[in-house]
Amino acid sequence: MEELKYLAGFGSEFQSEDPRKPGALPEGQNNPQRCPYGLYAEQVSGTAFTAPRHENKRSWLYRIRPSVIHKPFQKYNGAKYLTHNWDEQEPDPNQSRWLPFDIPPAEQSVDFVAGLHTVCGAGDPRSRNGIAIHVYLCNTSMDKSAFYSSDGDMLIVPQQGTLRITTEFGIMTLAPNEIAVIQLGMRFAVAVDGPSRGYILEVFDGHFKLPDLGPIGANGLANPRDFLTPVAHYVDEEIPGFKILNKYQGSLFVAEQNHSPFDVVAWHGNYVPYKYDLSKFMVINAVLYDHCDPSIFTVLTCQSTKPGVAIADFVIFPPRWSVQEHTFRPPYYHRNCMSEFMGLILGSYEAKEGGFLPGGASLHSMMTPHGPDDKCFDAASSGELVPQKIAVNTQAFMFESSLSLAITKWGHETCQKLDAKYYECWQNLPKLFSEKVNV
Ligand SMILES: O=C(O)Cc1cc(O)ccc1O
Ligand SMILES: [Fe+2]
Repeated sequence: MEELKYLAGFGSEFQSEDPRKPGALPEGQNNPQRCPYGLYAEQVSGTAFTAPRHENKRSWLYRIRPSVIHKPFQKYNGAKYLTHNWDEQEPDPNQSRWLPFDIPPAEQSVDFVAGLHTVCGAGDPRSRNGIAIHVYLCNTSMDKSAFYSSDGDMLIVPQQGTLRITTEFGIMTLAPNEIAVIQLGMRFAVAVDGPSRGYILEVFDGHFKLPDLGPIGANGLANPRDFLTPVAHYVDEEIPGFKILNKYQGSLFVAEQNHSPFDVVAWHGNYVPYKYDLSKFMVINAVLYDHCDPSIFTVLTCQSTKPGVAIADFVIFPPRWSVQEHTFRPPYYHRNCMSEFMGLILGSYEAKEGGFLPGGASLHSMMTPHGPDDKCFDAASSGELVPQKIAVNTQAFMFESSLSLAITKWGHETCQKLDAKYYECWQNLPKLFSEKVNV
């Protein structure tokens, strides 16, 4: 596979020309009467035209045909388990844990879009407030089709299989332990290298940002220069029956056209797809005592209009040193006014060494109690507190949302992965109340 090039930076103003067509970007203006090479100019707006300058996002694409050349959209039934119907099931406040979701067997070809399964969510893209959490389970590359969401930005977390994502802005590869964000409206097609599984957080409200760093200072957590955006790469092909698949208000639609939508020769702007390698995260943590809240591990956040409250945060639990003295080091027992959906990319998670497996998931809903299982509690309450590297090869993550999430019928029943015995991992925690103050 060829070495792909990327532009580095988060939220930057970029410009990119396919090297086969030097001079394709107009100079000094966005829409000349005739663009270089006679191309069409097309703007993609990611914020209201009038959004404040520091939030304003848009890109200009210089392309062989404008996107509007397509037949009418029609309903498409190609992704049976993609839904925004949060009323399929009775609400369920229980701690939920899923065993690894099954990837379809080789005899059954399933591509990225057909393999989208919604696990849980809340809200409605019509009022631009909410999230949907999907998993993708597929084994076949998309062929003569491209997908885009009119509902939200998609943060893609591969767990198995490397994806090659062709976008209007160029091509990027995405391996497990990397994440990508494809924002509202951006068209993309996914090729796979074998059985593939991963998680998707779709946010309806707005875009992801890097969290503020406060007293941490100007550097740390995910550093802006480690975010990578693809470079312009055009395909000039007539492709009869090419399908544009659109997720719109929770339903899928298809429109046919007779050419590749990846015909952008040059582009500029700050509304772009990007990827990030989670191993680059600069971990900040307590170095003397106590367990910090997991917000210290926030990679990206999609903020609500309430100060400091996220529609959804993307948080990771990366390999790191644990050094705190006289401290119960694993996560504390807690109840949270947020919903915590967790997945595991590789290795194991410190609070639950067993049962929570790569490719599986858990959901601890609004105010539902949770915390370390009995084995973890036992070991961490008595172990010697020497500096300890928390698993070299591990990566758990959390989608933490201020919304109260509903599980879909697929998540509850159809997937058959819900672990009915999950609650048992806390049942053997003993009563603790000693006669002595100092135990
Ligand atoms: O529940 C979890 O495992 C996630 C989590 C981790 C942590 O270190 C502190 C709080 C929290 O919710
Ligand atoms: Fe938690």
